[in-house]
Amino acid sequence: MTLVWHSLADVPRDLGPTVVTVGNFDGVHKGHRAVLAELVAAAHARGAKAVAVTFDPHPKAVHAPEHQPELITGIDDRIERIAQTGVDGILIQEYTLDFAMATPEEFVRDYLVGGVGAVAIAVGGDTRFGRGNAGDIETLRELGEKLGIDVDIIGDAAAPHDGARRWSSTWVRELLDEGDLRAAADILGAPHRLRGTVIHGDKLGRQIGFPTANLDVYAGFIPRHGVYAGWLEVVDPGDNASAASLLGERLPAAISLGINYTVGTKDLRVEAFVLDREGLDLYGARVALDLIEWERPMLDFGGIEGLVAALHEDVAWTRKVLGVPAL
Ligand SMILES: Cc1cc2nc3c(=O)[nH]c(=O)nc-3n(C[C@H](O)[C@H](O)[C@H](O)COP(=O)(O)O)c2cc1C
Ligand SMILES: Nc1ncnc2c1ncn2[C@@H]1O[C@H](COP(=O)(O)OP(=O)(O)O)[C@@H](O)[C@H]1O
Repeated sequence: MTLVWHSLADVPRDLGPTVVTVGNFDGVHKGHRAVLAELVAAAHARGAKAVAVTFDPHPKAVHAPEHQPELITGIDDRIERIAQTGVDGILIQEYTLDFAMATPEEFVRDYLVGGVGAVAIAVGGDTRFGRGNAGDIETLRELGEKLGIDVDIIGDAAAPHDGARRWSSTWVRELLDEGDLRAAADILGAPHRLRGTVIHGDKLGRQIGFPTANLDVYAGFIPRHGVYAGWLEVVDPGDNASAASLLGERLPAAISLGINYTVGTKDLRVEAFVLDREGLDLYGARVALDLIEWERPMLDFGGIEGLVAALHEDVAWTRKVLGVPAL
C-alpha cells in the first residue's frame, strides 16, 4: 500500500528512514519507472522506505505559464502510476512561488532530510532543484557529505530501439500529437488516458442511433484530433446510480475527438459511443477514456446520412481493434 501525503505536515513522524527521489514524473513513462524501480530496490535493500516527492502544480505552470507544456496526465493518474512502481510513499508538494524560494540546501535539509527522513537520495543525472534551479548532482553530492546522507545517481534509461532515443515526456507528447497512440503507450507503459465529466451535448446522437457520452475533459493531454478506438471506465459516478452500477467495468467505445464539422460545431468535442449499450445514463459521472488507436481525421460528411454511414464503419473498425465481436 502506497501512502499519499499532500503536504510535508502529513508525513508521519514515525515513518523511519527513507530513500527519496524527486521529480515531476509527467506521464510516469518507462524512464521514470526505471528510476522509481531502482529507488524501491535501493530503499528496501537497506531496510528503508521508498518515497517519491513530486510537485503540483507543475513548476512551469507557476514560473512560466505561457511555456507550460500541457501535462500528459492529471495528478490522479500520476499518483496512481507512481504507486504502481511499489514506492511506500508519495509526497505531493504544492509548488508555489514561496516554496520555490528554498535554496538547494534548504530543500534537501528541511524537506527531504528533516521532513521525509531521507538517509539517501536517488535521482537521475539531469536533476535540477532549489531556487533558480541552482542545484544539480554536484550540489547534491556536496550536500550529501555535509548532511551525512548517501547520494545515488541513477543511470539513464535509454530506449532499447529507435537509435536509443531517451524516453521522455517530450517524446510522448510528439507521438500523441501525431496520433501514434500505440507508440505512446509503449513508452508510457499504459494506454494514454483522458479523464472528464459527462455533460449534456446537443442531443442529436440518440436521434441518429449513436448516443455519445460528451466529456468535459479535466485531465490528460489532448492528442491528434480524429476518431479512436478505446475503453471507457466510470471512475466516480457522483450521484448517478446507473453509472455507479458500471464501476470497475471497461466498456469498449468508438471515440470522436475534435470539431464536429458535419453538424457545424466549432469547439473541441470529446465524445464516446459505448458499443452494445444503447440505454446507458452517464450524465454527471467522471469517466476515464483509454485511447488505444487512431483511425481517421474528423471529416465533414455534408449531411447526417454520410455521418451515420461513417459511424457504422467506425464501429466495425473499433470492434476489430479492441477484439470485441458483434453481438
Ligand atoms: C465514432 C465517431 C466518429 C465521429 N466522426 C465525426 C466526423 O468525422 N465528423 C463530424 O462532424 N462528427 C463526427 N462525430 C460526432 C457526431 O457529429 C456527434 O456525435 C453527433 O453530432 C451527436 O452529437 P451530440 O452528442 O452532441 O448529440 C463522430 C462521433 C463518433 C461517436
Ligand atoms: N451506448 C451509449 N454510449 C454512450 N452514451 C450513451 C449510450 N447510451 C446512452 N447513453 C447516454 O446518452 C447520452 C448521450 O445521448 P445524446 O443524444 O448523444 O445526448 P448528448 O448530446 O447530451 O450527449 C450520454 O451522455 C449517456 O448518458
